[in-house]
Amino acid sequence: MAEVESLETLLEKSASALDEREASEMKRILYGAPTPKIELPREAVEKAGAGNFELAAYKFPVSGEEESRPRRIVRIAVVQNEIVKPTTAPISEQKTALWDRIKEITHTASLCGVNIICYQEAWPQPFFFCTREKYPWTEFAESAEDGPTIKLCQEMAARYNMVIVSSILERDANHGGVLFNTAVIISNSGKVLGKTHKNHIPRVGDFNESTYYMEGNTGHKVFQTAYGRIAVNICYGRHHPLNWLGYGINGAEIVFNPSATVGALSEPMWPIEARNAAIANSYFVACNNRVGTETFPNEFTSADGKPAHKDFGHFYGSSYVAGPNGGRTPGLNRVRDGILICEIDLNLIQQIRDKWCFQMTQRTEIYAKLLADAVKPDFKPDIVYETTD
Ligand SMILES: NC(=O)NCCC(=O)O
Repeated sequence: MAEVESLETLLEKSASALDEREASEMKRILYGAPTPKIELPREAVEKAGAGNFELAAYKFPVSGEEESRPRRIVRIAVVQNEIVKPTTAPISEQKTALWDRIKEITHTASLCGVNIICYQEAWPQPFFFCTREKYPWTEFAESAEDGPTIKLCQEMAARYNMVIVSSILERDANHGGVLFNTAVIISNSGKVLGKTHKNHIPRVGDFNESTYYMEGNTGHKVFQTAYGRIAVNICYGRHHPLNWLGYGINGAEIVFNPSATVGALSEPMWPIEARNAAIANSYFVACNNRVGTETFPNEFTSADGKPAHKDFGHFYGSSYVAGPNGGRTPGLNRVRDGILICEIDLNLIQQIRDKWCFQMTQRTEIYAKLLADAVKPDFKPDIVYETTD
């Protein structure tokens, strides 16, 4: 059965049965304040057409005018893409083909004035974690400081004056060659600003990632860039509200959520979790997911009694941006490569914080006490039972 193009195409279809007001109310209730489309340079649009990838751009409402500080307008972008070569091709060919695709996509983003771009989780590789085979797959791992993928990103970041968030499988040579699922943040100067690990490892369905890499030990780092303070909550971390809170407490203004997830598992959660994090923490979240179906040479099982198979299921793309005001952009499509660009005003964050007061009303001190108690071996849950007398 052919995959559905996108939720938005289904909504457009159903909107044709509504009158104008009903259609606009449906959009308002589902998406929040409108995020109008941005006009993009013709050259970029032509490149997207020739390269067969979607190019979509939206604008969040700007904050109200303030007397004491100028607006802080930033263009962010998230990328979704299929693997280019089959998983049976030599590793170097698979990697080089992905590098070429990302070069093309990043060049197009640069024509659109993008300041910060985030690629999808583990972008220079197929998502082989389902196989649980070590070789040849761990050969994709590389240094987060000076591996070939990072060098490529450094070169692009400097050339395009763009901050790049590049998520890779990291081989940490300083610690016995252990592996981490790592996002490397490359400054617009071309220097590596730092790295942050995936904190939570999925143990669900075919996402058997604990076979490959360790739980992260970098906490909830936030990176001060020329275009705002950013953090990266890698894929499965989006199911953990305290993980999102950690980046908020450290001052993140934009949190990227590079992902790789399949429809049968997580699609109903996808539009909710990152958006909820943006609301609860009053920051922007930009989340992206790979696309396509990846087939591997050997069969593997999902440990659910069902027959062994060679593919992972469909990665459904649908990348989007959510804002502190509760709104979100439409998603990219579910079936092919794309860049989603979003123009945001970082001042909106403080204005929403002043309006909703979540940071003022949250009770971190009582949560801290609860958590400190809950990790003790003699912890007893505080449950009140009805007495029998
Ligand atoms: N890559 C990854 O963490 N996937 C887990 C599945 C999900 O979180 O939707």
